[in-house]
Order: sequence, then structure tokens, then C-alpha cells
Amino acid sequence: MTDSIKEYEQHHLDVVEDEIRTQKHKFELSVKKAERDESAIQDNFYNDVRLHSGTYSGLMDTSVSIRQQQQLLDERQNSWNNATAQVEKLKRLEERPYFARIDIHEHGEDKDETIYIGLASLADKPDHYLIYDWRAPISSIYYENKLGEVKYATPDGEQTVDVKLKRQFQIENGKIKTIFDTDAAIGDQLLLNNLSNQSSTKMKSIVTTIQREQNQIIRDTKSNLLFVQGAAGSGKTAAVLQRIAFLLYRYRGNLNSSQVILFSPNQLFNDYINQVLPELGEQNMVQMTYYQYASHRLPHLAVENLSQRFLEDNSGETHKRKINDFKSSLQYFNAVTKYAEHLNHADMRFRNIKFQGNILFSKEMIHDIYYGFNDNYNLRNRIDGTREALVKRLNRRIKSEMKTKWVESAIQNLSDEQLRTLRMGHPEEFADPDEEYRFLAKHIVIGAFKRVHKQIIHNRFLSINQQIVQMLKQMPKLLDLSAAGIDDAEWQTSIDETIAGLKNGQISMADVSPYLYLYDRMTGRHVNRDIRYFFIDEVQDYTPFQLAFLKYSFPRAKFTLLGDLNQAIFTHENSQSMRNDLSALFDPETTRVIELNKSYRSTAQITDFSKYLLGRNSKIESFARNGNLPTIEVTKDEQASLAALQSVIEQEAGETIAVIAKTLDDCKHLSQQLNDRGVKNNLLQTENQRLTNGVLVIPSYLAKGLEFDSVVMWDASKRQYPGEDDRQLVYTICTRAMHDLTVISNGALSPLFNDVPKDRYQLKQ
Ligand SMILES: Nc1ncnc2c1ncn2[C@@H]1O[C@H](COP(=O)(O)OP(=O)(O)OP(=O)(O)O)[C@@H](O)[C@H]1O
Repeated sequence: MTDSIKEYEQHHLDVVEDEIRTQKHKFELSVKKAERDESAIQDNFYNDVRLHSGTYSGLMDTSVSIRQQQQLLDERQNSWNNATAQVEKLKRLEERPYFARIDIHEHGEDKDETIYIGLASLADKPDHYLIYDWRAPISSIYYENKLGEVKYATPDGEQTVDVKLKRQFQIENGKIKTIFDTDAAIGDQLLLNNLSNQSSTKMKSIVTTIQREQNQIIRDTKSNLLFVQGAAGSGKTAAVLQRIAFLLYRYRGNLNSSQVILFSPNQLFNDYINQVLPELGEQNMVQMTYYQYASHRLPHLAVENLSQRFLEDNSGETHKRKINDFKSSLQYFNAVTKYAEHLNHADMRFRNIKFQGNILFSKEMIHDIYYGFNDNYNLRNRIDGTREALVKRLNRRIKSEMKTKWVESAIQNLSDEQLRTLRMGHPEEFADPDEEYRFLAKHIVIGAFKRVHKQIIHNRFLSINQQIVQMLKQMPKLLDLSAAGIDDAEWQTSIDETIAGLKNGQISMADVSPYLYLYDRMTGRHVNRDIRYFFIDEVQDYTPFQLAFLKYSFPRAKFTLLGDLNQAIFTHENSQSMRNDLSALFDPETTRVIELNKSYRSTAQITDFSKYLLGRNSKIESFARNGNLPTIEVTKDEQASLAALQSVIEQEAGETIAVIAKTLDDCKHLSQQLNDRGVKNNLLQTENQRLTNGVLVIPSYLAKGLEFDSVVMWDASKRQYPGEDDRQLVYTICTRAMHDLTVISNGALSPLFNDVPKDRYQLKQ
């Protein structure tokens, strides 16, 4: 880059920085003014109240003035909020006003136009932009990543411009460090620089180097379902977080962050990504895991957690896997729907409602009320009607209950204090002692009926546990179990297991979604119409049932699903069946599928090694960033494996090294062995812990979505990973590495590495 260009750009930067500082100063003054005004209003307000509250007309005046003051306060609050937001934005811009420049020529114009792109827009006069927000329509040109004719979408339709220059900047403390003029042929130096950095416990935004295909994901506004299939490390998560920032900008005023929800694989991952949106100047969306969603709704049941689910899936008990797969299918979802519809006519299970140990409303009576409504009632109307009828009956019971013995003795046992408090609810004198008695009795009965009232309101007269069991028993009539390879005895055993679990307050992952779905259908509740955008990361680990259930539960949301069907460590889904299921759930007309094949996370050597774990035909492309060849070290026993591991840890001191073992038990054992050898390490046992730098020992299913400078796959032996079922798991583990990958095997190596050509790794024996 010539010095004159650098000088020119530095001068331009200085001018922009000046403008930023001037505006920041102006808004800081506005913040102060709003604060001063607010405290003046507060002072006036108290004086007014004190001065005028002596007389009736004074009180009236005061109430009018309170309203006026409140209005003034609200206005101040708004201007304070606006000014503070502007100061925040300008502070961010001050650090790095922009990261790119493009020069374009629009048809029919005589001059080229120069556009600077940054994290937010900045204008020095109306319609004169010094910086364009990266999400503005015109900024899209930058991400198209080419010179010459480029099309971009605007609110008035597609525009074509001639791109003359694409320039990237690295700016630190108001000084331009580097300038890159890019065209497609040179490749992306800035991207290479960014990717060569060390890992961090927090993901960063990729706003300066978003790639063309990622830009399409980010800016899609048409699809009801956007399905992104992408190789490990292809930037699915990174792109989708940018997409959320884009949507919040594009629909500002109509969409806020609480209407956007992201379901992620585990809590550790939530923690890993929670800085990206704040870095982009937006608030975080709602984030949760499926497990949290289910557990939160079922506080009285222990839902199977990640570790238990992983162990069950890998237990080798094929009948369990068969049943779980069956319960996870779309046909099962449809069968539950059918069963729920059938409940509109018969078979709803009820529970007695009791009061003081006696039946107040019997299940037979509730049954008659429930099925006594018109045929055209749906499940929701029926339950609403039943609740209403029961509340009415409860109210009618108050009178007769007042005459009972227990009420009489309750009144006799009232303390003076209790009597005084109760009487305060009756400001006038009682006409006679009978009236007083009736008054007290009524209060006591209403108080005692409160619990019953609450039970009715919360549908406690339904019995979801019994209903689920009944549904399971009916299932052979609704679906052909033999088509799923399940015989009657196996099905019966699974029912017994579900019952035993429920009795112990436990429920498996395979049962929990049908449980919630049936309950929602029975009660017609829990559908959430507020959420407008629903994101699922690592969607390959969701079952078709879960997806159908989420779609039902969030009917107004547009869905963006991200996944890598090669990393399906829970569902072992194959790509075709997942796509078929999705097209059954979403209208193909409004579905868009985008594939990302280039992997950015890892060095070319690691990507070229890992892709062979998926067989020889995978489409995955590596990004040209060089590093060491991965190492495979086959040792004779555990002590030798530990020595090998220790030597990697010593060589790579200072980097974050994740030692990834298959199960939690393997990790516990390994961590202990390392401790015994005096090697400091952090064992991640649950998803609620925090990621740290240094040596981490982490079970495979918790490493999902994360990345580390260096990864050691612990014990990749044939014993641990004997066959096909583990292929996706092995691929997931190896693709967590950014710069270095070491595979250590205690004894013979897993056959899953057989397809990797010998020149793709270094073998140590
Ligand atoms: N356009 C980009 N510019 C800079 N870095 C990028 C870009 N795209 C991806 N990356 C980086 O590549 C790494 C992998 O990205 P990300 O975690 O989003 O991939 P993923 O597809 O979700 O991976 P996985 O499926 O393995 O979890 C991250 O460090 C991310 O910041």
C-alpha cells in the first residue's frame, strides 16, 4: 500500500473521529441535562404534594399535577434513554469507526461514490452518511466479495452497481494499522489474519469478514424456514448471530430481542456465544437448551440430562434405541395429535378434587361435565368450560359448608387478633350476632377453599401421568409398531419403564416431548405467539418430534435451523430423513436451504484430515491457513498415553488445550490421573461450569459447538470407538481444533481412522 493512500485514509479517519467526538460530547451534555431536569421535576413534585394536600381542592390539584409531572418525567426518561444509547454507540465507533470502504458507480451517475462501513451509521447532516451500518442494504455489496457488477437488494427492489474498489482497514486507537485492497483473486488477507488468532473463551463477531454465502444467511427475510447445512467450523453459529443483529436492525421498532429465541446445545455454549450481540451493539436474544425448556415446564419431574442421554444412547441396548427412535418420529407426533383429538370424544382421565381428605368433586362428576358440552367444542373450550363449571359449583358450596361443624369450631378458636383483622373487612356495625357469625364463617370457608380453587384453575383435575400411560397402551391401535421393528413385549417393557420412571419423578428425553405436547393439546395452552424468530443450533441433535413440537408451540415464528448432519451425535440422523421430515413440517415454497462447505475454524491440515473421517467423498473444503499435520500416537498402555499427553501439554503451554474423552467417567478418571502427575487441569463435568484457559478435560457431548487452540482426542482406540455408530462423534471431536490436533490411542487405533490417507498425519508409535 502506498504511503499516500495511507496518509489520505488517516486524514479521512481523523475527520470522522473528530465528528464522532463532537457528537459524543453533544449527547453527553444531553444525558446530563436530562438527569438535571429529572431531579428538578422530582423536587418540584414533592414540594407540590406537601403544599397542596391539606384541602380537598388541593388534593384534586395535586392529582392533576402528579399526572403532569409523570408525563414530564417520562419525556425526560425517553430523552435520557436516547441520548445514552447514542453515547454508547459513539463510544463503540470511537474505538473503530469503520472497517471497510467500497467505491461504487451507479448507473446514470457521473461520479463514483465512496462508502465507509462500520458497526453503526453516522451522519454529519441529514442524509449525508460518513459511516454506513454494516446491515444497511448498500453495505451488502461489500460482502459480495467481488469487484465489477454487483447486485444488491434494496427496499425498492434489486439494484446493480459497478464496484471499483474494496478496501479493508485494521484500526487501533484512532490509527490505521493496515490497509488491504482486496479483489477475489488475492483472497482475503484480513480473514486469514483473524483466523490465525488464538482461541478465546468467548466467541467474537465476524462482522469485518462475513463471507458471501454467510451474507445470504444473514440477510434472508423471506423464508419461513431457513435451513443451513454446514460443515464443522463453516461459521454457521457465527453467521446466525450476525443474522440476529441484522434482523433487530432491519425490523427496529417492530422486533425486539425478547422476541428472538435461540436453542443451543448446552449451557456451556450459551456462555461461549453471549458476547457477540453486545459487541455488535445489540441485546442478547433469549437463549436456552431444549432440556432447560422442558425442565422449566416440569418442575416436579427430573428430565433426563445430557450425560444420561448420551450414556443411554451408547449403552448398546438396541431395543431402547429402537423405541426411542420410534417415539422421536413424525409419525409418533401425528399419532399423539390423533390421540389428543380422540380425547375430545372419550377417554380423558380425571382426578377427584378433594377437600379436607374427602371427595368434593368426583372424577365421574367432572367427566360428566367435561363430556356434557356440545359436540362442536374443542379440547380447549371443553377444559375452559369445565373449569368455569367447577368454580361455580365451588362457590355454591360455600353456603352449605358455612353450616358445618369444623367452621363453627374454627370460629370459636379464632384469636382476638384474628377476629380484629377479620372484622376490619366489615366497616359497618353488624346488625346482630348472626350476621357477624355468617360473615366470619364465609371468610373462613373462602379461605379454606382457596387451595381447591387454585387446583381447579391449574387443571389439577386432569391426570397427565395417567393419560400418557393410557396413550402408550393405546399406541398399538394407532400405529403399526411392527413396522418400526417393535414387538408387543418390547413395547410393554417400555411402558413399564415409563411408569416406573414417573413414579420416581423421572422422565426420559424420548418421553418428555410427547408428554408436554399431549398436555398442551389437552389444555389448549402454552402456545407462544410472541416469539417471531426461532433459531436452533446443532439441529441434527433434535428429533423430528421435537421439531414438530417446537413448530406447534411457536406458531408465529420464522425458523432458522443450523446443523451439520455429519455431527449427529444423539440422533444419528441421516441427511435424507431429516430433509424429508422438514419438508413434511414446512412448506417447501417458503423454505430455503443453504449449504456451507468451507471450514474456517481449523488449519487446512486439520480440515483435510478430519474430512476423511466422513469417508472419501465429503464435499468439505479447507481454508488456506497452514499449520502442523495432526498427530496420531498409538501407545501400549495407559501410562504411556498419559506420558504422551503430558508431553503435548508441555509443548503447547500457553495455549488452550481441550482434552476430549468420550464419557464423563472417562474424563473424571483422566483428570485424576493428571492431578496425580501434578498436571493442572480443569475438569468440565456439567454444562453449568465456565470455560477457562489452560488445560480442559471435557466429555465429547459437551464440546459441541466449541473450539480450542489445541485438541487432544483422548483414547481413540478401537475399544472406545469400535464402529460406525461413533463416526460422527469422532468427527465432532477432531473438528473442535483450530491450530493443533493430537489423537492418542491406548492400544489399537479405532478403524474409523482407516480412510484417512497416511500423508495427512504424523504417526507416532
Ligand atoms: N466469515 C468469517 N470470518 C471470520 N471468522 C469466521 C468466519 N466464519 C467463521 N469464522 C470462525 O470460524 C470458527 C467456526 O465458526 P462457527 O463456530 O460459527 O462454526 P459452526 O459451523 O457453527 O461449527 P460447528 O458446527 O463445528 O459448531 C469461529 O471461530 C468463527 O469465528
